[in-house]
Parts: sequence; structure tokens; C-alpha cells
Amino acid sequence: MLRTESAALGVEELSLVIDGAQILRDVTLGVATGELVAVIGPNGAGKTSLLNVVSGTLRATSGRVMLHEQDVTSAGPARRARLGLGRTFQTSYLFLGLTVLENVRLARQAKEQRFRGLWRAPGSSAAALGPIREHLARVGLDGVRHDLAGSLSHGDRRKLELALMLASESTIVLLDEPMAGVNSEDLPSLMELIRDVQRDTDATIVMVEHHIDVVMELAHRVAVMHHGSLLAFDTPANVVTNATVRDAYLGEPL
Ligand SMILES: Nc1ncnc2c1ncn2[C@@H]1O[C@H](COP(=O)(O)OP(=O)(O)OP(=O)(O)O)[C@@H](O)[C@H]1O
Repeated sequence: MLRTESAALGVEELSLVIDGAQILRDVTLGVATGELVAVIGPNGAGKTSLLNVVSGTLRATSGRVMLHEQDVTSAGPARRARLGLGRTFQTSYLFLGLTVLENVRLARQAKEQRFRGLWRAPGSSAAALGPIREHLARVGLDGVRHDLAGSLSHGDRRKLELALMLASESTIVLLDEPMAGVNSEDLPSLMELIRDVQRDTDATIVMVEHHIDVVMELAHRVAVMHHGSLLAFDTPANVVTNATVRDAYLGEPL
């Protein structure tokens, strides 16, 4: 059962114009606490741009961005992160030359630094090791904690990114194509992990994803983007039968 009373993330009449090109057009949607929303749409529809405006790496031309009911439209990425926003990127942002454990430790330290202004050298924070190893165990990577992140498979890198999210205690998580580059045999376990982590933490997740089977399986609601506009925002079952959505995909099955 979805809860809708507490919108964790809201965008209102959001528009983005870059060099005269309308990238986003009047996008309005609200995501409830603990909800998992998938953003789909043809290439160039504006999905990543929407995530960029929500995370603050791009500033909206007009409209509002709300996080936990606070207006962050003019706030930078750091303030948004302090309010609990975390994100992953289409291309991984892990430190590939550091170990799995060091990556999680850095994410934890970055969070502490944001809140307390503390600085510690990587490796000096022995007290934090327990929770860090718990996060690694949660995603099934404790056994490879001393391996370099760069030696992991795509699937395991995505799992490590989820561990970073756990370590940074993000309450709103933006995932940009979490299944990109992942072998089809690794998809089910990664899907299950995203669902479990979301359930355990009650995090709000907005996920751009091209694999429609993943979307159908994981999403509570689906936001369909087309030419920068929000075409539909509904349950997966309703979206696949929506004639306007089918037209946007030129009659191809979703
Ligand atoms: N910084 C920018 N400057 C100019 N144009 C941009 C910029 N960022 C995005 N665009 C354009 O905006 C449109 C939407 O891009 P965006 O990456 O958001 O789409 P997308 O739906 O995520 O696509 P894909 O599925 O291919 O990743 C594209 O036409 C893109 O070329």
C-alpha cells in the first residue's frame, strides 16, 4: 500500500531551457516517502536532465524542486545532499583504484563531514568499521571488501553503489540506469537487492531505467517522459495500456 501523505520529493511546473532548447517542459510530480518511481521514455526524452535538476547539478529555468517539503530550487547539490538526497550516475562514480571497503568508508566520512565538518584521513576511522561492514554484508560484498572496486563486475559495482547509499544514509535516492551494463543473469539479484534495500530503509527511490521488465517488477509508479514533458504518471499496469504512451514509443511494445 502506498502512502501519499508525505511527499518526499516534489517537482512543480519544472522547465529547463538550455541554449534555446526546451529540455524539460512543465513537469509536475510528487513522490511519496518509501515509494519507488521509475522514469522511462525514449532516448533524449529528458530523464537524466530531470535527475540533474532534482539533484542540483542543473538549475531549473522555472518551477520548483521540493525535498522533504523544503524548497531547494535555488540550493546547490551540497544542501540537497544534507537534506538526504543521494544519487548514482549512468557511468559509475566509484573510486576504482580504492578497495570496496575504502569506497564505503569515504561515503560514510563524506556524510559525517557534511553534518559535523569533521575530516579524517581514509582508513583512520576504526570506529566506523562495524556499520561499514554491515552495509557491505547487506549487499553481499563483505567477502570482497579488500578487492579494488575496479576489479568488480558491473553488477557488483552497482551493488557497491547501493552500499554507498546505505553508508550515506540517503533518504531520497536517484538511480540513473542502475542495470546499465549488468549481465542478464545478474539482473534478478540486483533487482531483489534494490527492492530489499528500499523496503528496509524506507528510502524514496527515483530510478531512470530502460529495462521495462525491471520497471514492471520494481516500480510502484512509472513516470513517462517524452520530448521533455511528463506524458503519464501511473501504476506500471496502467502505463503499459496507456494509448498515448504507446504512441510515444511509435507503437513498439514497452
Ligand atoms: N547540458 C546540455 N546542453 C544542451 N543540451 C542538453 C544538455 N543536457 C541534455 N541536453 C539535451 O536534452 C535532451 C534530453 O537529454 P537527457 O539526457 O535528459 O535525455 P534522456 O531521456 O536521459 O536520454 P537517454 O535515455 O538517451 O539517456 C537531449 O536532446 C539532450 O541532447
